[in-house]
Amino acid sequence: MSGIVEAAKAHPAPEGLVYTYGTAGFRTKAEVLDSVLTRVGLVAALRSRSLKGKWIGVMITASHNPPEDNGVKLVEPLGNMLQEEWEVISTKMSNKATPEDVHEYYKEIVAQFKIDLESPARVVVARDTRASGAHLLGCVQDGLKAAGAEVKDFGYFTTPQLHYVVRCLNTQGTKDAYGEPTEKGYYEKFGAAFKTALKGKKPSGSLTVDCANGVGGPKLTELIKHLPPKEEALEIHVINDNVVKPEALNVDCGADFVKTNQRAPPSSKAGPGDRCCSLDGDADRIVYYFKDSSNVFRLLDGDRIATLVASFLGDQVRLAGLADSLKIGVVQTAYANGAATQYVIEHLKLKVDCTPTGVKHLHHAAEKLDVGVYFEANGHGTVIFSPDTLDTIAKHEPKNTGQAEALDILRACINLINQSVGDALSDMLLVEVVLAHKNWGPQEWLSTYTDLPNRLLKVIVNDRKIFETTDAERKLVKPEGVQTAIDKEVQKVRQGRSFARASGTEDAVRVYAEAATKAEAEDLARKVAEIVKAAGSA
Ligand SMILES: CC(=O)N[C@H]1[C@@H](OP(=O)(O)O)O[C@H](CO)[C@@H](O)[C@@H]1O
Ligand SMILES: [Mg+2]
Repeated sequence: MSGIVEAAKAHPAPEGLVYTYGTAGFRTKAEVLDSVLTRVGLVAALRSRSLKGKWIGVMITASHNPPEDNGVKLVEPLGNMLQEEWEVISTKMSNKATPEDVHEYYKEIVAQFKIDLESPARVVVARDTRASGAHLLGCVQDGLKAAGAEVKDFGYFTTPQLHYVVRCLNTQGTKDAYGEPTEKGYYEKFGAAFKTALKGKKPSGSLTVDCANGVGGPKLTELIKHLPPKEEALEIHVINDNVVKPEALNVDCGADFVKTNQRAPPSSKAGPGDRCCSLDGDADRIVYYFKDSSNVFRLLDGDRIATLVASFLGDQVRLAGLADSLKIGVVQTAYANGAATQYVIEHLKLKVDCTPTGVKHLHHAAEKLDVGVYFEANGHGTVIFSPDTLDTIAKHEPKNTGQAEALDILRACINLINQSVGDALSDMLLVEVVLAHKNWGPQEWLSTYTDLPNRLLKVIVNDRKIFETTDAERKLVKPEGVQTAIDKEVQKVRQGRSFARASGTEDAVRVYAEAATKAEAEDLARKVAEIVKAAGSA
């Protein structure tokens, strides 16, 4: 075990920095991450041993952050996000001051979980295309080697590809086998499911995909080789796929740029009515958009994907004769547009749950449903089917050809949807399947409901931790009196809704407001931001 002291010595922690395993792992400037990566290697090995040698994933990425940042997240055996207890352990380990402290804490974890150090530790690693990735991979490897872990390095991967192979490795040879644990296996599985789910239908027009100059570019190019030829199915134009210039990552492109700025990347040449989508830097998030006939930019975000998919799956479940046995639900966060929530409840007649921000919360809520469709407004999300639902769909005997067809489509959709985690490439194929079946272009999709005008603001305060929330982050319990002041402002505008919460990834309080008109939404957001600012500087 002295190797552990040596590894920690080789990558000392910078003085005065405090690291936190946040909503999406550790994420900050790449130059201060060496020590964190080595320690994450140690923790990953222990997590695997605590689960009797199940494969654990380590993904080196900072998603939509600027090129000079990087980060790391751990993945559980079925491809889920790391358990909260281990997030706390990872945070503690990363903040140990000396190599000896690291070693001591390592032994503490071993004792706490009664870990057998002779048992195998198995870890899968992968990274996005950031320039700092290779060096940081070396730091993780040093930690893994010191802990005696068996390592599979998949090189460049999208985040969802890593989740996929972790799940495949841990389910191989069981009744829950998820697929071949290789990159090729990923393309083959999703490519074949796409073809089956389309059932000969062809999406109208072409699709332009902005890959944020990240790892999604080369991976989409590979995936296309496994899709039916464009003459028969989907014609895809790949843009912003330059990974040779890592400094271009997420710059003026990508899902975050599009969602935040509410406009297409300047590099996009798409004309009115052309369907476009943007991935983020690690391809676990996607938004659609197009220019309407008046050349106005129109966003089709995560809420739109959720409503589109929920409506389609609802139809197929009904057509297959399964409406009485399966209930579909939609999981959103407070950032979902009020019009989307209303559409799901009143038009689709489906149940809506609201959870705190962060994919893990949505995923957990969706796991409680037969079919759980979950998306954050910014485009993170997927659909999950419970084990009982999978069983019901597998065993169902169709009574006529209509039922048989719907059942085929449902089964293909189950294979097309990456159930381990939200996956931009898999979500994209799913959206294309739904649009093809509905024979819809982006305008028809947009016409399902009208978004309430809204505004998202960031407020910098002295200490954002004083802002404590309840009711899935929709109400502040502290500082006292702030919620009452917000409520007062909300009542002054038509269809008003507003909330404030501390961000889990940035040092700021986010304020969201929506109302019947753009002016009212903007005004409400500004007023609530003032209330927050005043309370935060007291
Ligand atoms: C309003 C918003 O978009 N918040 C984002 C952002 O979380 P915050 O806790 O709001 O900083 O980053 C998370 C991780 O990527 C993502 O899950 C979430 O949706
Ligand atoms: Mg991402």
